[in-house]
Amino acid sequence: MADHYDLIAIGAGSGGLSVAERAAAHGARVAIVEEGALGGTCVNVGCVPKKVMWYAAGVAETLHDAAGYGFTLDGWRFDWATLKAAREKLIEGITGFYGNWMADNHIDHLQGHARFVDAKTVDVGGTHYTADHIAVCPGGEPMVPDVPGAELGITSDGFFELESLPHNVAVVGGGYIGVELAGVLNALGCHVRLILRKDRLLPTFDSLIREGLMEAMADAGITVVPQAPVQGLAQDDEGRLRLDCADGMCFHGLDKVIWATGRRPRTAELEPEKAGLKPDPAGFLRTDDYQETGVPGIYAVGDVTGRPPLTPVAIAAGRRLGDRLFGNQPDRHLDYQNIPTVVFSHPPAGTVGLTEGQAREIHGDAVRIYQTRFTALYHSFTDRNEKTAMKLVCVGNNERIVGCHMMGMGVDEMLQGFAVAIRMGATKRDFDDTVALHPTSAEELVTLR
Ligand SMILES: Cc1cc2nc3c(=O)[nH]c(=O)nc-3n(C[C@H](O)[C@H](O)[C@H](O)COP(=O)(O)OP(=O)(O)OC[C@H]3O[C@@H](n4cnc5c(N)ncnc54)[C@H](O)[C@@H]3O)c2cc1C
Ligand SMILES: NC(=O)c1ccc[n+]([C@@H]2O[C@H](COP(=O)([O-])OP(=O)(O)OC[C@H]3O[C@@H](n4cnc5c(N)ncnc54)[C@H](O)[C@@H]3O)[C@@H](O)[C@H]2O)c1
Repeated sequence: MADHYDLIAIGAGSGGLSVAERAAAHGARVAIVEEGALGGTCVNVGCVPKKVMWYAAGVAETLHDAAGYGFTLDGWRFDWATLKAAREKLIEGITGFYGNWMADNHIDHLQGHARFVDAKTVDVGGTHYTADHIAVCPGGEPMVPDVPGAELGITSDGFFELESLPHNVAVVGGGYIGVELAGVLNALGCHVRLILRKDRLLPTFDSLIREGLMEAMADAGITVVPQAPVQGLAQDDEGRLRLDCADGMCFHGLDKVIWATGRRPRTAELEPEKAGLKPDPAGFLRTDDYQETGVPGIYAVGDVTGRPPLTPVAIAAGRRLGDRLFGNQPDRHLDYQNIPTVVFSHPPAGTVGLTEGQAREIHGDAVRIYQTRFTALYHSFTDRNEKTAMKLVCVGNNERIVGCHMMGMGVDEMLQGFAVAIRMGATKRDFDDTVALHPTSAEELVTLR
């Protein structure tokens, strides 16, 4: 006789925990299957440890800048192992919290790997569990290029396992992870090459961020290598790596090569076909606006859906699904428009809404752009030539703001409030009518001419 639940969530990451939390709060009998650590990617090998490393890199930058503000430092040393231990303790605390929280909320933790038996039954380590509703939230895993020697490199998972700061690194891939890890390593004192397959990083972002960050990274000392498709990786007798790229380009003497070449959904080992699920060719479980997979009673949430792979997206979709299924809110679902996102680069970059290019494709000549580029006051006394840049993409006679893109110190914390305004339909006039905060960088957004 199988144990029966109202809801089984597969995966205790951002999506699975969120749908389970809401379902349990509405009184449902809930279990979560997790084969790894509670918290999933974000807590264990994603946002949380990455942000800790980003803060560490920021401390290094501040120490570097201190002289401009009149400080004389008697030299400083950075101990990677000390930070790693503190970071792991923080993560242990979070996963421990989740364990207690699940117990307190009567959510069963089924430890092990989930496989579908049929559309209502999941096998975990040989035991079968049934549920009226199954939320599939298995997230994703790093992909490495199919080139000889690829196994000699590491991924972001391996980055978090490093026992010491490497000296000479090639980061392959100019997406979020490549840009973020390259920035962290560079600020902490490592020599970094960022290897791009094509000519630009963050290809889906507005040109203000793409071009501005490329310049900022080069100014900060990162060697950005465009048009360098990777062909192979080899190791010499001393353990040093050689990365071969097209046209005979090659990089010797590397301690580490980090593959930051994208992630793939973890659907194959779920045996989805046994439940009648049909992942797309890339393995994603596509859903409708209500997270429905097309198989009655089976939903997909988070990175597995192919929607923006961001923690708050998985959380928001999971919570709304829990409310819809068990909270008597039949139309509750996530609106995937205007999702703000920040790249924790150096400096950070933030974006919400349409890029200028997307807006021009949709709205043609009705698009009006306001932008600025300046040196933040803070950098008047540093030797880092770091610029702040901001762009508003407006549409129509009333200049409704449909996109906001910025790069520079503090934009990571600045974007959230502007995202609320843009979601509410703010116009350029609303921004202009808002009294500025002075002296800040944010005030530039309400004083753009
Ligand atoms: C290096 C890095 C940095 C990131 N930084 C940010 C950031 O700053 N901001 C942001 O918003 N997003 C960030 N992300 C993305 C964010 O981590 C993901 O979007 C988010 O974790 C997705 O949540 P999820 O629930 O879909 O999947 P996950 O968090 O990946 O959780 C899925 C869980 O399912 C488990 N699982 C999978 N298959 C099975 C199975 N068959 N049986 C049992 N358990 C299974 C896995 O072990 C995992 O714990 C980052 C990602 C990475 C890799
Ligand atoms: N700050 C954040 O919110 C944050 C941080 C990290 C990750 N994430 C999420 O995780 C997702 C995955 O991040 P990611 O950086 O792995 O993926 P990504 O899709 O952002 O970037 C992968 C990059 O690798 C490039 N690439 C692919 N194959 C390559 C090859 N063989 N050689 C060279 N380049 C190659 C792609 O062109 C792409 O630019 C992101 O899309 C993002 O949503 C978010």
